[in-house]
Amino acid sequence: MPIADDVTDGTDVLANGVSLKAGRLKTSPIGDIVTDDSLPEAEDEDKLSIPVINIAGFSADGDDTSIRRRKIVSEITHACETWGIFQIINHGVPQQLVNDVRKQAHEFFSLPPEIKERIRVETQKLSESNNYHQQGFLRKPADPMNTSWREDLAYSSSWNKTKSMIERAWLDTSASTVETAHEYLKSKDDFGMKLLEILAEGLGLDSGFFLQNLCHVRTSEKPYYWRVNFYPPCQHTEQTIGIPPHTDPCILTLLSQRNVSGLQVMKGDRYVDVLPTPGALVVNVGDLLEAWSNGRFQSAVHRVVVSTKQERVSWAFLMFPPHSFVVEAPEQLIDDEHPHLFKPLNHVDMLRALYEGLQVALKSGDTRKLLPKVLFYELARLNKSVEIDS
Ligand SMILES: O=C(O)CCC(=O)C(=O)O
Ligand SMILES: [Fe+2]
Repeated sequence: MPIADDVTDGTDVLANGVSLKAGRLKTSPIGDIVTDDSLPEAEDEDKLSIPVINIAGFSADGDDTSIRRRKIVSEITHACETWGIFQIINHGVPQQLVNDVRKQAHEFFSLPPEIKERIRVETQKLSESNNYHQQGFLRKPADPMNTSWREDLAYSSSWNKTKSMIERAWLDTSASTVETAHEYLKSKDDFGMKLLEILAEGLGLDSGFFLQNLCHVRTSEKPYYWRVNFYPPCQHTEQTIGIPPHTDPCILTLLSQRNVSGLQVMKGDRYVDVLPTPGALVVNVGDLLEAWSNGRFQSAVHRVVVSTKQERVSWAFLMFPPHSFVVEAPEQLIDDEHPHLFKPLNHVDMLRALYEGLQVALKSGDTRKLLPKVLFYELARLNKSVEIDS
């Protein structure tokens, strides 16, 4: 279905009860950022800035006692506990690679609609999740979950399967393009591994805790999900949203965004912009890491708003555990004050249950279950009486 201005009737509030006007976009220090003055200003700018953490000089085999290393571990741990989202600079993913992939994404989304339509049909025939989607829809009361103004190119699973999907989807691209995409994925993977080491250390676990548990099977199985999101400008921003509020159902998401804002994270009862910072990667704690850390780290509720003026592109790299791996909080994180919060989770079963739960909620009109985290907590949390913060 083409992206079109096929305005439909609807109210100002999305299916999940969140009004688009609750958030705002503001100017970034790097300029060239979409602004929307009709949205309310934040009350306390200082307190409501997403942490930007510089990890220059962090080395995996560095001296554990170095002040610099401890500072980085403590900043990242604090950000995961309080925000569930933060930006990292000097992460080691080469800027040239980011620029190359950005250029390729732009070229892909600029292809004529009939070519993209062919790619959509071909990739969706091959796979339900590894494909090119178009979700350029304004709100339709009969199908509220379909409110999303976005195209995306998504791949998951093993490197080989991913590679063939990239090749099939990017029919008109050269072999070097595919190589660049792979180098980029590999580079983000390396950074993700480094981050997992920092996170384990921050929780007081052996620094290899997450890596050991993920790596022993990782050589044959790489269950990643890579999504390149494209948000065309939209003249009816009050009637749609780039991505509705959600949490990512993974361990970590590593995201690059161009210098157009739009990503917002929920903090308390309001949304705060994740302003594009030159060279930074955005890191999101996913639901599985929240469960694995026994609730110490919080998965971030986030959404994307669209602009009337500028297109936006982002690249989300979602890290999952191997299919057969069961995520369970380690005993070091459980005591009388911190009781076991989540059931053991196999992420494939969890995703299936979430999806099925969503379908049931949609059919029954139970909109509370469409709120981010509500279904996840219902499925996975042992102590259901805990307040859901979204
Ligand atoms: O476009 C963005 O900044 C965020 C994308 C996102 O939340 C996702 O792909 O899960
Ligand atoms: Fe997300």
